[in-house]
Amino acid sequence: MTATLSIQSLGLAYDTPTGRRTVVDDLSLSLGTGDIGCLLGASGCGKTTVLRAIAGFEPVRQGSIALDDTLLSSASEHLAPERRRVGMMFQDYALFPHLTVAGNVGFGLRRQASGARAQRVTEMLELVGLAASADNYPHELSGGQQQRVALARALAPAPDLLLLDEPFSNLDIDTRERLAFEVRDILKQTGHTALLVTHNQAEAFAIADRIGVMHAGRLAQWDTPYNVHHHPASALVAEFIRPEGLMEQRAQVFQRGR
Ligand SMILES: Nc1ncnc2c1ncn2[C@@H]1O[C@H](COP(=O)(O)OP(=O)(O)OP(=O)(O)O)[C@@H](O)[C@H]1O
Repeated sequence: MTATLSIQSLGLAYDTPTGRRTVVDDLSLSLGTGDIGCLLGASGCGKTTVLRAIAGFEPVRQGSIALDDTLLSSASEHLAPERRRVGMMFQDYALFPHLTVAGNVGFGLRRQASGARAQRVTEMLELVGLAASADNYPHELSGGQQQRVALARALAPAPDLLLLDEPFSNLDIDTRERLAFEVRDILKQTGHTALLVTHNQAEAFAIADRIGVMHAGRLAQWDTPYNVHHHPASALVAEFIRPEGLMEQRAQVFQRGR
């Protein structure tokens, strides 16, 4: 149902016309069962590439990725994406416009008997507070509601790990902060292990049990939000987690109520 993620000395690279380009180097982290981790870093530092490798869409050049005792990827092994029990949620919702909300949530459950599927869809829509919108189409919902449908869809097959790539970045500032807290509550309720990618510090601190600060393909620190904030591992992390910027963002978040 949910698992521990272990990444050891991960190396990822793209083959380009001018040769192989390493974009993630010697990255190690462990995320406990039911914990929410967040990779934070500037654009281009390799966050999305890490998520894609965990999902099985990028080959691993060095090191390994495992969920509990199951090896997902290494330089010599590659479990097919559909066999990984990893759910994904992206910034652009990616809902099917021609399917109702219920149809979207049930999409990944097509192999289940219709009764069980309908029950799971109802459960998931209740979880995200959208039971009343089951028969609506995506375009009839707000951006925040659409993202909650996307979350329900990602959680419906009960993945061992949920990956979220900038899930709030298309939303206005009020909605994104509220939704960050809501998503945290939902994930804590279901006990899912989740890894989120963002470049927004307030979001990272609102949602995560563990924060990883990435810089140029490397993990500069992987620690609790408290330690990243109070005990940055290097000048680079301290500079990135600027207290003024962060406090300002957090003040806004807390004003809106946690
Ligand atoms: N298919 C690709 N081929 C070659 N290089 C790529 C490819 N995809 C990404 N890159 C490069 O790899 C590096 C890491 O990209 P990645 O998308 O992982 O960064 P990111 O931290 O998620 O950035 P952003 O926050 O902008 O999404 C970037 O320099 C990017 O240009």
